[in-house]
Amino acid sequence: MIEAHGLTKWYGTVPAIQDVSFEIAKGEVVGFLGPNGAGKSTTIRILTCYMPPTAGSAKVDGLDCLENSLEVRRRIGYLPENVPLYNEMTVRRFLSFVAQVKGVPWKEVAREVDRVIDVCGLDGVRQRIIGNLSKGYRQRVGVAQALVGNPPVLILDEPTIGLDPTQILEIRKLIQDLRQDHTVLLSSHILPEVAQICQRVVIINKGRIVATDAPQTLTAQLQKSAKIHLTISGDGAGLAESLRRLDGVLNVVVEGTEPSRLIVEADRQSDLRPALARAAVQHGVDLLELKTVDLSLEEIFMHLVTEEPDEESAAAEVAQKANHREGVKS
Ligand SMILES: Nc1ncnc2c1ncn2[C@@H]1O[C@H](COP(=O)(O)OP(=O)(O)OP(=O)(O)O)[C@@H](O)[C@H]1O
Repeated sequence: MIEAHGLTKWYGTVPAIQDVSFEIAKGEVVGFLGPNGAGKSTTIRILTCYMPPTAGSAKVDGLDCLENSLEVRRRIGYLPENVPLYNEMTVRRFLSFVAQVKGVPWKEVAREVDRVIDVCGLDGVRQRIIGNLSKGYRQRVGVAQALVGNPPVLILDEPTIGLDPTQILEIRKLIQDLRQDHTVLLSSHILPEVAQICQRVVIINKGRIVATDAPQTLTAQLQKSAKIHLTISGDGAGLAESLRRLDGVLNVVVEGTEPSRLIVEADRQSDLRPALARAAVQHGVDLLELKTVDLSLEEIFMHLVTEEPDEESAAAEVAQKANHREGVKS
């Protein structure tokens, strides 16, 4: 439904994104994740036809963003980071206005406005002036304007930024409900949010895609060893000694004494949990808990965005910048 192929954008001599490629299938909810300045907004601006790429191409529903810009825009509901609302209008008036601008047939405007008001839980504030609404409700109005016309694709740029915790939960719930009928690309730098809402993440750092996968798959790829936590009553030093002698155990760290937690690092080839449980029983300790601990999305993210580039790619980047400068001069 969304295809980005080799997207590159230079702002003067600044390479905002380079060779960005990813695809999003119909009905997927994908998180677009990256630290500040990584290139999320730039990519989104290209996908929403706000500006052209310097190189590469983007398609939405099979339509090229440059050649069929109007048709592409009809298929996208866009919630920008700073939602453009008319503060002096009522919610209902504003959404009717958006429906007209989006070309909803005149006779269907009222029904369409009622539909999005209902989906976004705006019924109680439909006659309120937008400027007097709380930030959470203003954000809902932002989502509602994106939904007007029922576009198949929703692109939401930092939809929960600046909201309080209750409002964040409400907007997340709203997005989760929308995924039944829409393909959603959600940009965020809030990791738990992406982990909760999205089936897949595209991670961008310094203008380049560094990973595209389900959070669980990324964990498996990046986690070279398995981590297993055992909680036992009493001191864990003796048991730790026994565990260290087991085949496949790479390291054991003991935390606390009563109860103790043993953090076992093991190779990923085999599931060591049964052997660890048996060892605990043979050692005569009470095993209170035994669980495998995966990397959190936050750990994956930090791993990906803090990795030093290898010398070859760093050199290639310097050369590319130099070439571009030459190109700008000539
Ligand atoms: N109009 C512009 N002129 C020059 N440089 C720009 C412009 N817009 C963005 N940049 C630069 O391009 C890079 C990518 O910016 P972009 O806004 O796409 O990142 P982002 O991931 O959306 O960041 P944030 O989360 O902070 O909004 C940054 O280095 C930024 O400073």
